[in-house]
Amino acid sequence: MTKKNKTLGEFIIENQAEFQYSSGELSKLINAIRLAAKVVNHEVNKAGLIDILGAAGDTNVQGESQQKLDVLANEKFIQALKNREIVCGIASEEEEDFISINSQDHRHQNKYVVLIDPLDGSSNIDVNVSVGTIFSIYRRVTPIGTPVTLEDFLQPGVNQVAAGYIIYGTSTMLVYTTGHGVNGFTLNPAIGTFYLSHPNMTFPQTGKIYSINEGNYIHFPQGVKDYIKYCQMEEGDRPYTSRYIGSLVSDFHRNMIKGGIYIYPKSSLNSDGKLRLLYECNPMALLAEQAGGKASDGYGRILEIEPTELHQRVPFFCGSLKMVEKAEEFMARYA
Ligand SMILES: O=P(O)(O)OC[C@H]1O[C@](O)(COP(=O)(O)O)[C@@H](O)[C@@H]1O
Repeated sequence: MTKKNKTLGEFIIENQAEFQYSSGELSKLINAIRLAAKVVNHEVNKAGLIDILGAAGDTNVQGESQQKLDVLANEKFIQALKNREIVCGIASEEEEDFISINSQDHRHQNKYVVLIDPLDGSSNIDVNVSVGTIFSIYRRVTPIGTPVTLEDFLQPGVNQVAAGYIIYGTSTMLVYTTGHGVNGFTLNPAIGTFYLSHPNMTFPQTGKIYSINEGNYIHFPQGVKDYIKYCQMEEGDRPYTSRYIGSLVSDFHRNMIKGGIYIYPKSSLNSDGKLRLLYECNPMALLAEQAGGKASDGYGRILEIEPTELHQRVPFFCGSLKMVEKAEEFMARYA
């Protein structure tokens, strides 16, 4: 059993052997993310006091109005990852194209690509509701010594070497996996250190919480409508409770601790749903599976989807195993 309260740094060193590639590389990657997380956390915490709330005035590749904190978080994570001599490319929700990074010796020796959603739950920034950062890490597939290409980013989720999120909530936590279970670390803001507070996080097999934006109900596929009705029926351990924060990271985190399901389906408004496969669904799907939960597009495993575009969207059903299986049963009726 992993002992609580060791620092993130100690945990990384103790678990290096688990990382399938050379030891120091994982530390450098997670340390870069840890550093950026602390900087962004600092800005998020004082957001109401400085001119960092509201729109930045531009729109991103998704056609969404960029919030000032979106832009700041994007800059801080890119900066932290760029200067570590380990990342050869970064893709971000806030960047149209991927960013290529050469090693200092100009011989393209860096081995990893990182995909990030710098600030998830943007609609909640100005109203002081918890938001997050999501990251996904792959080993490049094109030869070392050559510039990174789109192919290095368009890998199926099963190839992820690490994935995680930072939640800027009542406390700030970093939760991640390298394919050996899921561990959560809480930031002690007084000394700026992350401590292991949630070892071996697991999804309860089932739960009593469903998270979906029911405001879009009339636009949902019949399978989703039927599943929502199923959750609301007075029968057995139901009705379930509806909880929807509107920040994927926060809804996922709560459901992983208490048991629940998060659904962002396709609809007549969004034919592929809203969430982005590469830097929202794949990392959360790896965490879910590593924590004994499940993640699908309503029919098949998210992690086996072959990506075709950097910002492609997919329907997302994620959470406690038995709840996702039940939702898939309803979807299968109309497949
Ligand atoms: O407001 P909606 O349509 O319910 O969407 C909310 C969902 O979109 C997200 O905010 C993702 O979009 P952003 O990364 O742009 O914030 C999720 O965190 C959240 O679950």
